[in-house]
Amino acid sequence: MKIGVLIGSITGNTEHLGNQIIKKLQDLDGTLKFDTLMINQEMNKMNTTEQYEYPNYDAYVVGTYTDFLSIPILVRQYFEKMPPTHIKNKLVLTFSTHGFTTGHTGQALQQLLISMGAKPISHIVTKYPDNYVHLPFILPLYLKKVQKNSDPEFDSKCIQFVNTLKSGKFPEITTKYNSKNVSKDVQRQKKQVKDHFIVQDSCVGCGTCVENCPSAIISLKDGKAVFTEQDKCVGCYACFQKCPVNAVVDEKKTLVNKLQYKYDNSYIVEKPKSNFMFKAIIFVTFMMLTVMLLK
Ligand SMILES: Cc1cc2nc3c(=O)[nH]c(=O)nc-3n(C[C@H](O)[C@H](O)[C@H](O)COP(=O)(O)O)c2cc1C
Repeated sequence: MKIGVLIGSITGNTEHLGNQIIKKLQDLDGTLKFDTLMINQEMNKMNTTEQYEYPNYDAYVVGTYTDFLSIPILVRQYFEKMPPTHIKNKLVLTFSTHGFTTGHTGQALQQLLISMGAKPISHIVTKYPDNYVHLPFILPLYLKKVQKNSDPEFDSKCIQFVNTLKSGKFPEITTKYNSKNVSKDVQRQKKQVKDHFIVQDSCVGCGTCVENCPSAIISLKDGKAVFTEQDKCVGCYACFQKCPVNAVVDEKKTLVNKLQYKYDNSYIVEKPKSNFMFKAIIFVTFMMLTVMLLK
C-alpha cells in the first residue's frame, strides 16, 4: 500500500517527528511504501503551476507545527485548495509538534481533514524546541522537558493506524468543522504577521528566502531580496529561519528565535537582535526564576 506523507515544517522538528513515524510504520508493516511531500515547498510550487500532482494514495500521514495555538495558515491553505477527491474516505494518521503549548492544533487539523471527508484516527503530539520564543536562561530546564515529552502512546497509535488500514474498516467520524474557531485562529494569526519582515542591506541575493517562501511573495531585485505582497504573508518565518546571513528580520518581534534542534539533544542557537523589550523580558524571567529557586 502507498501512503502519502504531508508535512508542514519550517525548521525541521515536524519533519523529524514525521520520519520517526514513517520508521515505526515501516517496522510494523514492511509492505507499506511512503512518499513525503513538504507542504511549504508544495505551496511555493503551486503558486506558479497551480496543481496537486498526486498518485492515488491508500492513506495519509499528515503533520504540522503549531502556530499561535492552532494549525498554521499555510497548512490550512494547502488543504483548502486540495481537490477533496484526493483525501475523501482515506484513513489519516495526524501529528503535530509545538514548543510551549499545543493549544488546539490536533483538533483543528483533524476537523479540517474531516471537513474534506477524510477519516483521521489518532493524533500524535510531541514537544520540541520552540522556534518562536527565545528563553536562554531556561533553555537547559526546557531541554529536559522536551526529552521527556514525546507522546507516550506513540507506538499504540502507529499500531492502531496499521491495523485499521489492513482491516479496511474505518471509524465513523462525527466531529463538526467549527468555522467560528477557524476564523478566530486565522484572525489571530494574520494580526501577528502583518508587515513584519524587512530585508537588511546585508542581503547577498542568494535566493534562499525566495525558494522557501510558501506564498511566493519574495523576489530578487538588483541582487537583493524584496517582499512583493506582504499581505499574502502566512507568517511561517521560513525567510527568517533559512537566511544564511540573517538579513531578513522581524521588525516587530524581538523574541523570535533562530534555534535549530540537532536531534542528538543539542542545539544551535542564534540570539535575536537585542533591544530594550527583549532585555526587560529576560530580566523579569530571570528574577522570577531566582524567586522560585529561593522559595
Ligand atoms: C509563528 C510561529 C508561531 C508559533 N506558535 C506556537 C504556539 O502557539 N505554541 C507552541 O507551543 N509553539 C509555537 N511555535 C513553535 C513551533 O510550533 C515549534 O517550535 C515547532 O516544533 C516548529 O516546527 P518545525 O521545526 O517543524 O517548523 C510557533 C512557531 C512559529 C514560527
